[in-house]
Amino acid sequence: CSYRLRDALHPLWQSPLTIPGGTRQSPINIQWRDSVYDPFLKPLKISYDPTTCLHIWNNGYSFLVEFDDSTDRSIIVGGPLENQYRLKQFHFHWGAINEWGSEHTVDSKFYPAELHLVHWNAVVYPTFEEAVMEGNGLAVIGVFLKLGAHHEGLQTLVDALPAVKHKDTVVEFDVFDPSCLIPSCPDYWTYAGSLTTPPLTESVTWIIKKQPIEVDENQLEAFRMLLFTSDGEEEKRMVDNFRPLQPLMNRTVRSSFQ
Ligand SMILES: NS(=O)(=O)c1ccc(O)c(NC(=O)NCCc2ccccn2)c1
Ligand SMILES: [Zn+2]
Repeated sequence: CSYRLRDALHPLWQSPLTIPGGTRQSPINIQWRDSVYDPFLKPLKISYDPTTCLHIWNNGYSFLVEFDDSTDRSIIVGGPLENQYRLKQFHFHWGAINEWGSEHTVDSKFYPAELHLVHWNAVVYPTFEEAVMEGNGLAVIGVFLKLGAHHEGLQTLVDALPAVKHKDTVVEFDVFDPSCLIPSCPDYWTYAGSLTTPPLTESVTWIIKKQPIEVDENQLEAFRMLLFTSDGEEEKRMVDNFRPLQPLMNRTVRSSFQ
């Protein structure tokens, strides 16, 4: 008898976990010894204008800090990128406990959380929505969070989280410079990948910083107090909002360092 293998549905997104024909899906495990040093990779240049910060939004999957991306005031350029890319938002993925939570792994090690700073190619594409559909449309900087010292810069964000406890709540959040969340060490890995949530489009140049930032237990716990659910619904804690690892397939991870 013939039967159709149902694509495994992701518990969080009730959508197929795999993209049929996907060849560059994210996240992946970064095997340090298999990454290839590329001497032609430039340093990544980051210039953010803190006044482009708009608000924090709980979208029911993570909390997003969104920026005014109508001009080139907050951009990144260099690194593996051909063009400059505009900052649109940043968000995090984290676990219920400190043993896991990041989307990417390094030598199969999970971090308790991972920051994604999302940028789009406004030089080539008129809107973010169009850039999301194109191979060179997005550039996402990934930063690992590890348990350690209190992070001063993150605390201003943590203090605002109770205001966006429920799905579809927004709170004003002006004047924040996300470069305080990016480690000073310039070293990164880069590879061609995808969004890690629907629509899972293969449009992301990933730039994963080698050095994690340190945050303390209270700050991670503050993430875990958020809810997937709207006010009035049965409460579901927002935790484990990371996608499973995807096959590397025919890709090489390049490093900016030896
Ligand atoms: N996690 S990620 O790859 O950095 C990334 C970056 C920019 C994005 O717009 C997305 N995805 C996204 O916004 N999806 C629409 C909202 C959503 C999020 C999760 C599940 C279903 N729909 C993911
Ligand atoms: Zn993400």
